[in-house]
Amino acid sequence: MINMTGRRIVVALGGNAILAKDASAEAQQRALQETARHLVNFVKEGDQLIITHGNGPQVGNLLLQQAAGSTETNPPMPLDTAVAMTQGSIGYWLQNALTTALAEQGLSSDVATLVTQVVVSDDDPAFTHPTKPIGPFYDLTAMQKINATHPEFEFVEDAGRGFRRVVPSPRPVDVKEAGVVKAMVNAGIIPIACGGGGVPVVSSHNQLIGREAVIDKDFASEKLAELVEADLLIILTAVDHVYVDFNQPTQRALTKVAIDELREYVTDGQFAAGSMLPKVEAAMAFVTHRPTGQAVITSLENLADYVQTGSGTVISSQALVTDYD
Ligand SMILES: Nc1ncnc2c1ncn2[C@@H]1O[C@H](COP(=O)(O)OP(=O)(O)O)[C@@H](O)[C@H]1O
Ligand SMILES: NC(=O)OP(=O)(O)O
Repeated sequence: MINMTGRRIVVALGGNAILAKDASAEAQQRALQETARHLVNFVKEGDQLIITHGNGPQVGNLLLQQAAGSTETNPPMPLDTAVAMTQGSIGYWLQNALTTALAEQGLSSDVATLVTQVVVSDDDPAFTHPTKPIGPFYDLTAMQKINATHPEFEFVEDAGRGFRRVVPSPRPVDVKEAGVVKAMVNAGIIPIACGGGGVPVVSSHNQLIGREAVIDKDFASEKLAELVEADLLIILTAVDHVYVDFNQPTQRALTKVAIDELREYVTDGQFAAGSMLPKVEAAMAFVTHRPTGQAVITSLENLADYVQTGSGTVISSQALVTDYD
């Protein structure tokens, strides 16, 4: 059993922790209820939890709903506002789910969702090169039909699963509410923050101005973890480990890995851009800024094993032990 008692942990929830196939509110609430039951184990151990989450499918779906129902007097909301709306909806579900899961274990803690603004730079090249997939997958015909009506939309083919709209995804520079998150944790509250990577804003003349983009939640979570001086950044996704030679006969799981070794795999093109690469980069950035900390990439299903045995991909600033499954 790993002793994690009293550690400050940022847990970033990936897509499958919220939405599998069914995008109804009920199905997402059910998925989050299951997720919350896993997360509560950390509270049981006495750890301080800060939860972040993605919003790619949800914010894309919301934009579609907005477009479908819009009129001259009821215009669609811009993307930054849509991100804030998904922070509210997912935060509401998760906050309730956690409260229930805590009660099931005889625990009680306040849980609160914080609308979080993440500062980005207007000079970020991402604004002219959209890469962040949002919303549903389309086949070629459906994608071409949408593109005929919306020539301004850009699409990419996403890992053999179809086409998805892409939007700019600038790197986080600062988390405006990091101090509030820290104060909440210090007061024993579980904050849900940086939802959907945070609302992208730029700072100008004492004002924060929204930008139409979706920040990668792994990078935003890393920035937050750094700013709140977390001990651990846990990135939950669909796979229990990061793999070298992923999906090939020579595939092997990385268990304990130092950043120098991981950097070589990045150079070698081992991690897919837009899926595993941002997670690996976020993990490397975290342990670079917090050399005494660790980053973990694993699945929700493997979380209990991680707590018991350290199973999962554990990234450290230095080679402690390096081995493969
Ligand atoms: N080298 C790799 N090791 C493990 N998974 C990989 C690798 N390269 C790509 N992947 C894929 O990346 C996915 C995680 O990215 P993604 O689905 O975008 O994350 P999220 O859970 O945040 O929505 C994994 O489920 C896996 O299919
Ligand atoms: N904002 C974000 O990174 O969302 P996903 O993790 O759902 O793609």
